[in-house]
Amino acid sequence: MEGVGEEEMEGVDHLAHERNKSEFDVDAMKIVWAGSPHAFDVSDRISKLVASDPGFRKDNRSTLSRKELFKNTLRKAAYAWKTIVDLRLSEEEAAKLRFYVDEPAFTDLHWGMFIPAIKGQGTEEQQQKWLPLAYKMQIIGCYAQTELGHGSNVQGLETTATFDSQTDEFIIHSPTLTSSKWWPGGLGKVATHAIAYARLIVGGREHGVHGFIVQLRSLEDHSPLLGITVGDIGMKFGNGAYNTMDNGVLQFDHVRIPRNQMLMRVSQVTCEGKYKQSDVPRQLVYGTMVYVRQTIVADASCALSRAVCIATRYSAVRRQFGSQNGGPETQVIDYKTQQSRLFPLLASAYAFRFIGEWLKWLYADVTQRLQANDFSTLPEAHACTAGLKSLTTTATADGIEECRKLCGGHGYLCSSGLPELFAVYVPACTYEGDNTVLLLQVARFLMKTVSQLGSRLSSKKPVGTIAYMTRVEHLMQCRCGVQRGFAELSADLVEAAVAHCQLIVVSKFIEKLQQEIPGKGVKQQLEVLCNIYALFLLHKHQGDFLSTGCITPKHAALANDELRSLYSQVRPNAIALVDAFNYTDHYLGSILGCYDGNVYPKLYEAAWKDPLNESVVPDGYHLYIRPLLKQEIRTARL
Ligand SMILES: CCCCCCCC/C=C\CCCCCCCCCCCCCCCC(=O)SCCNC(=O)CCNC(=O)[C@H](O)C(C)(C)COP(=O)(O)OP(=O)(O)OC[C@H]1O[C@@H](n2cnc3c(N)ncnc32)[C@H](O)[C@@H]1OP(=O)(O)O
Ligand SMILES: Cc1cc2nc3c(=O)[nH]c(=O)nc-3n(C[C@H](O)[C@H](O)[C@H](O)COP(=O)(O)OP(=O)(O)OC[C@H]3O[C@@H](n4cnc5c(N)ncnc54)[C@H](O)[C@@H]3O)c2cc1C
Repeated sequence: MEGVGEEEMEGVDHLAHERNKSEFDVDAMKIVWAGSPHAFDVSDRISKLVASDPGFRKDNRSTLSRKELFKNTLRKAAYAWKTIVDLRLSEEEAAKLRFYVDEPAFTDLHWGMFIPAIKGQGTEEQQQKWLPLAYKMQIIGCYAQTELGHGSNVQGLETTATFDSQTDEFIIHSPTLTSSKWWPGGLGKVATHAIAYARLIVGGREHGVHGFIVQLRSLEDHSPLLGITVGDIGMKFGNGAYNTMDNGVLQFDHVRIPRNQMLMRVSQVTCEGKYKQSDVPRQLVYGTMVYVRQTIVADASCALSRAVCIATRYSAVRRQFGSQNGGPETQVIDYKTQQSRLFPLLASAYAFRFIGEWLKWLYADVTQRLQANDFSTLPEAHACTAGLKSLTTTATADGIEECRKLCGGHGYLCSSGLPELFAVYVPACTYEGDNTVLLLQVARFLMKTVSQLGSRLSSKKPVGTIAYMTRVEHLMQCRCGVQRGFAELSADLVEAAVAHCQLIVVSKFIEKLQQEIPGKGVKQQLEVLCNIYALFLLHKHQGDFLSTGCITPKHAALANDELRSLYSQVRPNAIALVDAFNYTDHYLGSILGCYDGNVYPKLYEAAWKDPLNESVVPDGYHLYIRPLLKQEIRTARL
């Protein structure tokens, strides 16, 4: 490395003056962010453990070939598992370890979908048989629902599971090219088993889509079993990024499985070939998706806060224009335009944190009710998880890209951490339900509620997140006709669904502030952020608010003034508010976002480490550059 003094590299906190400005107790805010003192302790401990272990190094991902990258992920997963077993980590600690290792892998689908699907849709007997194997990772599972021809329309899946009463087996078959399973994570190269979704056919009659446990690969030599064709679907968006995952393709050629490998909590097939439905609603077959959507909402605040942390720290380091009498230029964080782009994202990170907490509570509540055969809150839980998954992932993906732009040119470098973060994050807008398709589900739920308002046939009053509907008088006039015109109005209904979800986010943020929040100045900072979140929405959608007469132009102008004043209140606390996320430099994976703000020497040093700089004269000089310079290009063999 050339030209950088040692003293510039080590030990100086370039953001110390920013940290000294803060007006609140950062340690107390760290606990609010983590959720509790216990959660903070676990998160802090495990993040340091991962950061200090060279086995979890991740700074070379963007330069590895796909094969090297994938093998490295296999190594890390095995190493993570060994760490979990050797240190006897609890489930909570293991989940944190996965989080800080920060690399999508087949293990996500095994723990995040395969196991939950067996738990949610399997009978007691099935759980007893399969879960111990899965918990010890003696089998590795994936979730094989999506096909080449259908993902969103689950009822349109084509794979068949035909019951053969002679042998007491199901025959799983892919009748067409479009019925090939396509996308499941972990399927391509690793999973030994899948929960495969297929149309159930018993005695020539179809009974819709059900889940089946199907073994794919030998537990001895990993070769595909008879009738199974399986492989990886190929490179995905971005270098590194989600390419650590083996998303797969799978075809079944009349694969036979025992009858007891159909997940039978919701409905059963007897050995005589009788199809029986339990009392539980058929939608429970979709239960795993509700669970995962809830975890995706919790994860959105992590991804957004990470990007915001990078952009905020760098905005305090970066200076452009405004030098007076040869003094330093202005920190870009002091520009009102920078603040008006950055601080609403900071507020969103906190808002999503609290909505994630609330959704976790809602999910636990609905799970408890389901166990007691109370299915009354299932539609609301579906609407909330679907809608909030859509809202938070869209805002987070857009927010990460905005943070990249907030970092100017350097944000485009892989060493900023932002390109990879974006590439890993953006499929969250598609997987586990395309965001528009999910909003249409919320719209359907809202319209159903509207159509029941005031109906003499329905004694049900809207409660929970839709309780406000009884107070919105003009909804009563919309009652008729909306159901009839749903498809025609769907673009507007999707906007209504987003507004409904935003209302939930804002109200839950306000509810959070009604709780006791210890720590000097902590509550005040959260109040500022909550107001920014709400007023920014009002500002962004002021056309809708004005045209519906909800606010006057004077209100709109006041909101704008207030926003400017709130940005000024955040400014001295901005660095401390992102410090409260308590992210290690390892986890952030960003030179621009490093804790000490010592950005330039680190950028300079990293550039020299790029593989392209291993030689001064590049490979290919003699073949392609020299002939060009010497005007020999016409005779050269290219
Ligand atoms: C290297 C490091 C290693 C470290 C290792 C460490 C070791 C690890 C240790 C511990 C780690 C722990 C890690 C855990 C990590 C977890 C992370 C998890 C990450 C997962 C990543 C995600 C990957 C993505 C996976 C997928 O994408 S799976 C496929 C998802 N597919 C979809 O979402 C499809 C979307 N479509 C649908 O959901 C539906 O089909 C539809 C669109 C809703 C259906 O519409 P349609 O109108 O056709 O509906 P019908 O079928 O007719 O149903 C109608 C009625 O049902 C209601 N409904 C619909 N859905 C639901 C539902 N889900 N719940 C309840 N009700 C539902 C609907 O509203 C209708 O009701 P009605 O009253 O109007 O009739
Ligand atoms: C990285 C990644 C990982 C994945 N992992 C898994 C996995 O582990 N297991 C698994 O089973 N699947 C997995 N999937 C598949 C994923 O769940 C689907 O891709 C997703 O549900 C979207 O479905 P689709 O691809 O069919 O999109 P489509 O439905 O084809 O969407 C295409 C477009 O059509 C629009 N559209 C569709 N239907 C409607 C409608 N009714 N009204 C209006 N617009 C509509 C959508 O909004 C979108 O703009 C994964 C996908 C990705 C990208």
